[in-house]
Amino acid sequence: MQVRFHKMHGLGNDFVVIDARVTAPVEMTAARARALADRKTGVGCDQLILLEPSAVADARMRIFNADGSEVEACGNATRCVVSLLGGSARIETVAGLLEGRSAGDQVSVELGEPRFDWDAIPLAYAMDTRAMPVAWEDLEAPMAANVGNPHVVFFVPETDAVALDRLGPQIETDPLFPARINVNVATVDDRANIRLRVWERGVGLTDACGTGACATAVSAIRAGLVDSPVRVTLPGGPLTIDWAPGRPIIMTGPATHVFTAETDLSAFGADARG
Ligand SMILES: N[C@H](CCC[C@H](N)C(=O)O)C(=O)O
Repeated sequence: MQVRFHKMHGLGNDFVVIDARVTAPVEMTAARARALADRKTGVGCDQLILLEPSAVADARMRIFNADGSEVEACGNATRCVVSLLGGSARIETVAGLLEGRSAGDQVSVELGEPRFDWDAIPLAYAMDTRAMPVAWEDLEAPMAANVGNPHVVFFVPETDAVALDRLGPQIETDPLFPARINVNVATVDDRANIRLRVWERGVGLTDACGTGACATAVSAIRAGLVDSPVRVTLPGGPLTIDWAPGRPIIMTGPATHVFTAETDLSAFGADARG
């Protein structure tokens, strides 16, 4: 089955976007998503994004990590889809209805309200998500937030000094996190600036993570470490996050379209029908 796809990215966090709203339904399995995301034998991306018709929004957005896991939210991809849909769109996701609009070369997306209760992250047992009594080597006392997807956030003196390639996978798959977890390691430079590196659930180290920037910013605001809006600078560049308790998160940043191409989907993983 020939399908058209768009290669896009948000600060280097890259996506293959298949718009199946006007084509025949596209069967997406974990195996097919993994095959498409593979940077050696597939098209190559951090997440595979599938757009489907929606009864309540301009599109329903499904998100598949490079390991094939389907997940609830993806901030950078949401900005890319808003841009792809003409710069103003309502998008239905597992995590809820998201609104986005472009302004110049930036796209702002409203991501709903964060949740902080241990069982909303989720964690395997009750604990205070403002200073969790856990540690992995010298990464200790993290915070946690669910911004549609689950995040743990470590604030450290120097994020670039952390062996995140080694500690990320250990934390991601720790039994404390029944749904696994995105791992954020952040340094607060001043009340308006945070630097952040992310080990993403189901992907690994990425150039940027929109939901990671949101989870980190709301955790820092909640702890009184920064003001709002705050600039979160990732290896791929900066995002601006605006939030206050009782309000939805607003994330603003770029969305880049690289190219559009076609591929034969039957070359990637078997249909669920085998
Ligand atoms: N790896 C994340 C999904 C993508 C998040 C990131 N790409 C973003 O921009 O939010 C998860 O499993 O929840």
